Amino acid sequence: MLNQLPLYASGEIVRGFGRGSKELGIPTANFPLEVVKSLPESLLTGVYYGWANVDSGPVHKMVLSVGWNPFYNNTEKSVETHMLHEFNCDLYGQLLKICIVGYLRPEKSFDSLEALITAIKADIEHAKAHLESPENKKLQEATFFAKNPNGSECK
Ligand SMILES: Cc1cc2nc3c(=O)[nH]c(=O)nc-3n(C[C@H](O)[C@H](O)[C@H](O)COP(=O)(O)O)c2cc1C
Ligand SMILES: Nc1ncnc2c1ncn2[C@@H]1O[C@H](COP(=O)(O)OP(=O)(O)O)[C@@H](O)[C@H]1O
Ligand SMILES: [Mg+2]
Repeated sequence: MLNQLPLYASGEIVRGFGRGSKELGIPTANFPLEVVKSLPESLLTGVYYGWANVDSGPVHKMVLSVGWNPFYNNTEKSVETHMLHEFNCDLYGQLLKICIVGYLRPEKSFDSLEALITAIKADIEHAKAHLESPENKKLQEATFFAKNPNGSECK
């Protein structure tokens, strides 16, 4: 499992259930089902950390959720990226590129929404720390992200 990382993926940002920002206060940029299906089946469901950019903009730290969101019992598998950056716009329709760097934990159900939010906040702190290692920081510069000095996420 671990030897398939880092894993690169990209696709358009589409709409999910709208829960990330409204219920959790943690927006996630969702990939379309074709992208979800194109990822290797051997990629375990769960929570990951890595790097991401939107429309060739700056490369941000991210946390990623892969699976059926057991707290909500989704019927479709989803792959959702929360970037550790404040955007002043929405990103629907733009191109999201991600580099999945490491695995944090399996997806779980929780007794309350607060417990899910607390777990995600802990994931974010773990991601920030792991991505500071020199080996992981190098991946932020990957040519895959095709950074454009004039590229911006908010049009
Ligand atoms: C870092 C991270 C960890 C997550 N962990 C879980 C989890 O353990 N269980 C779960 O049911 N959902 C988990 N989620 C998924 C959220 O439930 C999901 O992002 C939220 O419902 C928003 O979905 P939406 O994009 O369809 O609005 C996680 C999301 C992120 C970003
Ligand atoms: N830091 C961020 N990381 C990811 N998406 C963000 C971020 N800030 C704003 N967004 C926007 O919020 C949307 C995600 O919010 P969310 O409530 O999860 O909606 P949806 O259910 O449609 O995915 C993204 O598609 C993007 O347009
Ligand atoms: Mg989302």
